[in-house]
Amino acid sequence: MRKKMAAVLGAGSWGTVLATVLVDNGFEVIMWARRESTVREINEHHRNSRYIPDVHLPRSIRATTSIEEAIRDRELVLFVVPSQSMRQVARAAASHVRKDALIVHASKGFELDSLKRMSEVLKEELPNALREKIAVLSGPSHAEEVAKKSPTTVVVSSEWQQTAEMAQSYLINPYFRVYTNPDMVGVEIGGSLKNIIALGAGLSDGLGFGDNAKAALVTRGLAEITRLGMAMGARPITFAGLAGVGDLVVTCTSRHSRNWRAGHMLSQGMSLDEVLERMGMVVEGVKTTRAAYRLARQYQVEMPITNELHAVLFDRKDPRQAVEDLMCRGRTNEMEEIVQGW
Ligand SMILES: NC(=O)C1=CN([C@@H]2O[C@H](COP(=O)(O)OP(=O)(O)OC[C@H]3O[C@@H](n4cnc5c(N)ncnc54)[C@H](O)[C@@H]3O)[C@@H](O)[C@H]2O)C=CC1
Ligand SMILES: O=C(CO)COP(=O)(O)O
Repeated sequence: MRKKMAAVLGAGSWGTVLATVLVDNGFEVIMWARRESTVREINEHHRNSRYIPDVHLPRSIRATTSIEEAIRDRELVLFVVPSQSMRQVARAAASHVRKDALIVHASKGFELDSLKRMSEVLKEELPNALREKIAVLSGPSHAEEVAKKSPTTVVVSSEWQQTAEMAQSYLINPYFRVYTNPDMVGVEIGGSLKNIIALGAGLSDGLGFGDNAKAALVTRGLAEITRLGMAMGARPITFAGLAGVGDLVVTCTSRHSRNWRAGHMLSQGMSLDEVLERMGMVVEGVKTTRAAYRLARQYQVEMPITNELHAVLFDRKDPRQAVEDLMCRGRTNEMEEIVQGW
């Protein structure tokens, strides 16, 4: 029987590890990478040492710099590029993609110029015939742990239940448990906004604040994520799930999180440019902080943690002052604040 064929666009840590999941699930996988050196390393040495150093890739994974070669005739196409590159990559893919392909993106962020979610960007750029075939994959899933086949749970969502179920059936396996959720807006928003809070958690840990502070950030972060999410049309219950609290917990506590690590470096006095240079990988929370700051104004929603982090990142506000300002906000009622507009 012919193997199912998948393309993974984006050869960073997440795209590379998702390619290994698909191989485990019986797919023939081809990856698309921008850099010739990455393609060569994957094809000749079965490694992607810059992004996921300790992982040996299955020999069957091939890579190419030609997007056309990568996606031609593929029944599944995964988009796993940084959010700010999604439109450019989708545009390049549009004329080559099979008209009945299943499209899954696994990126966590908004397009900064338009403030659009990734599925909205894909819908605009890909052929109309694919509108019902777009899904998002999100949830608590650091590439490094999935690569070791550590038990991981994630969520797929689409406006079309059949599409979500098809994505679930392609991706699920005994170490990668995939749930569906019909709330695509909530799943995309939860996965994106948690990165802001993770930056804050890294800062908080780096400043020597303790577990109480982190619990506060996670819980009150969830409150403001829920507020903005609801204003944008998400269902609040989604934020109690994998794409909400699940991803917040993992990103705010894991040493694998680039967002947490970036926040931690900032707390040591490095400038934002230095931090990003040192990371050498995408830190989505930085642009997402800008996007959420604008969205909060557009939807007239209060987001105190996002506001303070915005000031720390872009106006060089002293993080200790930011924490003091958060702690000394006007008195309020926890539940009333969360359910504002519920
Ligand atoms: N790494 C992880 O554990 C997880 C990452 N994600 C999300 O997946 C997305 C990708 O992240 P990672 O793979 O971790 O990033 P990464 O920083 O490891 O790699 C990014 C990849 O995108 C490529 N790239 C950058 N600009 C590009 C462009 N204009 N066109 C084409 N390719 C471009 C880079 O060359 C690199 O191969 C992000 O939105 C991230 O939030 C989601 C869940 C887990
Ligand atoms: O989204 C992630 C885990 O679910 C990855 O988070 P970082 O980008 O902070 O590493």
